[in-house]
Amino acid sequence: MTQTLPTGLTVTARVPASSANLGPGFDTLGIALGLYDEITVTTTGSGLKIRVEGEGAEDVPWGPSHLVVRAIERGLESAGVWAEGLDVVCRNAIPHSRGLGSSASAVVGGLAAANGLAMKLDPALGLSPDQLVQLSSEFEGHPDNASASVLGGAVVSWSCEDQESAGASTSGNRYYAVPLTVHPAIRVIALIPGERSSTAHTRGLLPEVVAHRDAAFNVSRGALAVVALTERPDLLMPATEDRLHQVQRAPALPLTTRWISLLRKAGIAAAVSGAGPTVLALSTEPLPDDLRVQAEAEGLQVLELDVAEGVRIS
Ligand SMILES: Nc1ncnc2c1ncn2[C@@H]1O[C@H](COP(=O)(O)OP(=O)(O)OP(=O)(O)O)[C@@H](O)[C@H]1O
Ligand SMILES: N[C@@H](CCO)C(=O)O
Repeated sequence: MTQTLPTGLTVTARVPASSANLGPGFDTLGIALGLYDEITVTTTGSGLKIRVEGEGAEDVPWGPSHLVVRAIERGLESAGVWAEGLDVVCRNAIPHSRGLGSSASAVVGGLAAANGLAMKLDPALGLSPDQLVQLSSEFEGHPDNASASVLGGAVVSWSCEDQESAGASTSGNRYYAVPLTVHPAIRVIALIPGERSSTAHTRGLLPEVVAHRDAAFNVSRGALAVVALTERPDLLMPATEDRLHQVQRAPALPLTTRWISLLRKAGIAAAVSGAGPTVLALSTEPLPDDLRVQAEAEGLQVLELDVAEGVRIS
């Protein structure tokens, strides 16, 4: 039976950005980044009021089709609760359509906020992190981003289409993720272009079929990436090589591709962040000043970011 939430309950979800793929781990590896959106939700007597500040304030819809609102509604429904009205305030710092997982963060934040409201009514209604990984991944479609924003740190995510072998009771994909503890010496630097790039567009550039040797190349680099991220940062250069998506997306991402090549020539492990256009650099050293100055002169915003914890509710 659906329970109605009382009016006047408030929660805030603080949800990190994420970078997917990390080079070879297409649709698999992700890392949570210390750049946050904050979503505050209050239950009211009727209607929907939404306010957006910061990133996307000019262009996301301020109504029921807003991604965060849809995620809140999904989260309330999953918890078996309902609110007569909602007041939603989004304070966004994660740039949209830059390969920093903004859409996954919006979904994870909305689901976590709904979960927080349900737990205020009855702590037993709370969803586990694994359930949040499932709900956010099936809603948004990118488990590499979504599970990083749920669990924090770096993650290995995977999905299973065969419900019977997964032992699942519901239809559709089952999503799973495990967190990795990132080696403390690893620094994460994002070089963020001003232009947007749509994930749907750059996914459309990927071929249906890849050569066996390229698949084998990525299997080795993807496995190595887990070792490099957790124990052997000295292996980050080979561990971030890829043949499955970056070269195919390069025509749509010329600035990104040039910067990855420039950084790698300087010995810095760099890859396309998610579907681009942000460049993700992983290093044990700070970005050299000359490269930072050149990047900024070319219109890239350079951010050194912490590896973040997963979404938090207060
Ligand atoms: N905080 C938000 N609130 C509402 N809508 C959002 C929010 N963040 C993202 N979106 C929606 O998602 C779109 C961006 O999704 P897209 O998948 O193209 O990029 P991304 O998630 O930023 O990057 P990537 O998936 O490559 O890491 C935005 O144009 C907007 O419609
Ligand atoms: N793995 C996805 C991430 C999108 O954020 C892609 O590269 O398309």
